Amino acid sequence: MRSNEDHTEGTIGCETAVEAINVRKTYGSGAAKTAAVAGITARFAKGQFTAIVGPSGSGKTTLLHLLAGLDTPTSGRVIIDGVDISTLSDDAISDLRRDRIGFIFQDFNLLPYLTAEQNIELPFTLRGRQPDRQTIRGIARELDIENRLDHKPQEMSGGQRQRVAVARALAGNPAVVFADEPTGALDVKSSRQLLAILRDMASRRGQTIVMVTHDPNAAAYADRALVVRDGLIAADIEHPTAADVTSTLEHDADSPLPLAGGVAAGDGGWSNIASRKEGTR
Ligand SMILES: Nc1ncnc2c1ncn2[C@@H]1O[C@H](COP(=O)(O)OP(=O)(O)OP(=O)(O)O)[C@@H](O)[C@H]1O
Repeated sequence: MRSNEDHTEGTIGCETAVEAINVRKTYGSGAAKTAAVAGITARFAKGQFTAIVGPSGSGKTTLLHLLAGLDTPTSGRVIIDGVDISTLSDDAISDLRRDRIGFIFQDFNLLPYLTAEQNIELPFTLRGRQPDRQTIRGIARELDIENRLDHKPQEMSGGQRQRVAVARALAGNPAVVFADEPTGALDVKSSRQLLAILRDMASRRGQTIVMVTHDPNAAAYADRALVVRDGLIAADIEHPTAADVTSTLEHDADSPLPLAGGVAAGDGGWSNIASRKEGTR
């Protein structure tokens, strides 16, 4: 295992979309101090679909927010698309988020007074740019919402709304899409459809995706599952199956989990991922 510094120098500008280097986020002080993220080092390769899984309160959402520049770490560094965001002003981070990152949230976050098409165009509108209508129509066709583009969100099903949110996230050609429990408000069929779309976006378009989920079945659509426990990466599973993730989550919380590549949990979590096993999704 290389040092954090070596590792960082070796990956900036290469095939890394996002990187966290010994990132911590603590809340409160004294006895009430909580390390929501307790020192995580992880690299997210371009084109890879990663699921961040873990029990409630393990730090998944905090980690996602740190990786996406939505929150500032107490210490450590986050590098997005080659840019160390700790060196940026708040305005510059906002610009980076707007220009290089797509977001998908559990509750869709669509603007109710805009049509689906206007919602999808937002990344362009916010940049003061003309929307690329051809690209947007193409994405809408791929996501099977082309005939809903004139509809307002309340005139659409949950699954359709989330696909509009996916189209919006993709429209600006982001370096990375962050999804926070994107299937949380969907029924089983719509969830599967959405996850298959995300899978396809990574496989066919090379879209980097980082998704938080509590659901092992959802994690099985990803190329890699990072299992988070007590603010640390407890396991790093390549080609996860739902059974892999379930058994890892059910592992006695007091026992140290073996990390792929022989890296001990809690040492910063950088892992040379050794494939545990290829499995069914
Ligand atoms: N703003 C905050 N102030 C204080 N503590 C916080 C704050 N945000 C998160 N925490 C704490 O940090 C820890 C991690 O929270 P986080 O929301 O990241 O977990 P999670 O794994 O996403 O949980 P869930 O699956 O329930 O959403 C929890 O103990 C939580 O109570």
